[in-house]
Amino acid sequence: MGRSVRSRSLAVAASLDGGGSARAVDRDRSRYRVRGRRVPRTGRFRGGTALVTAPVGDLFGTPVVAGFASAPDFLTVAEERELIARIDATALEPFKFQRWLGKRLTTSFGSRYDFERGRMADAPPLPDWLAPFRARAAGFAGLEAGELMQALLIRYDPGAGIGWHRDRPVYEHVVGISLGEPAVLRLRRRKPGGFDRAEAALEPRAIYHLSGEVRHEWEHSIVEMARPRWSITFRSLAARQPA
Ligand SMILES: O=C(O)CCC(=O)C(=O)O
Ligand SMILES: [Fe+2]
Repeated sequence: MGRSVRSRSLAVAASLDGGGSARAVDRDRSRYRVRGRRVPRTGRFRGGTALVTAPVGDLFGTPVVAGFASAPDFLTVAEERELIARIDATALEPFKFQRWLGKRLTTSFGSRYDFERGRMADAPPLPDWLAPFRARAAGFAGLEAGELMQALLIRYDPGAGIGWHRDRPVYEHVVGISLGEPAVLRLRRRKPGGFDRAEAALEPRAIYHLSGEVRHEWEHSIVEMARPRWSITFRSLAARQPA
C-alpha cells in the first residue's frame, strides 16, 4: 500500500472511530448546542424531523438539508426492546483498524466493509428476525427490501460515538433506525473558510434516510454517548462502484 493511500485510510479509520479526540459528552440530554449556544429542546424537536441549520436565523423548523428525511415511532416500544435484545445477543466486535480499537461495537450482515483492504467483503446473510424491519425500512425510503443489501448493527456504550465521515461510496442509500438513548446527528459541509452545519435529532424508535445531497456532500457524526444507544443501518449498493 502506498504511503498516501495508507495515511488516507488511517484518516478514514480515525474519523469513523471518532479519531480519539477528547470531545465532551453532553450529559444534559434536554438541550442541544446550536452555534455554540445551548437551546432548550422543545416540543418542536419531537418526532425527529426538526432540523436546526446554523446559517439560518430561525432556529426551529427551518430548512432541512436536502436528502435528509426522518419519521418518529417507526418501532413500537416492544419492538425496540426486542431489537435491543437481538443486537446484544449478536456477536458484536469493536471497530478495529490497525492501532485503532473503537468503543463502538458492530456487526454486519449481507455485506461488510473491510477497512484494511478498502473494499466490500462478504458477511453472513440477514437473520430472519431482521427481515421484517428491513422491509419496513425500505418502504420508508421508497426502496425494495432486496436493495438494502447491507445491515449494520451498532451498540454505542457510554463513551462511544462516531467521528466525522461520509459513508463509503460503494454504498448509496443509508437508512438508519435508532434505539435507546436519544442522540443528535451532526452534519457539516465544507465551504470556503469553514463549514455549513446542521443537526438532526435521532430519537429512539425513529427512522432516518440519507440520500442525495446530505448523503454525498455532507459529513455526519454522533457525539460520544452518555448512555447506551443502538442503531440498525441498512444500505443499498451504489450503481457505480468506485474504481
Ligand atoms: O448510528 C447511527 O445512526 C449512524 C451510524 C453511521 O453513521 C455509520 O455507521 O456510518
Ligand atoms: Fe455514517
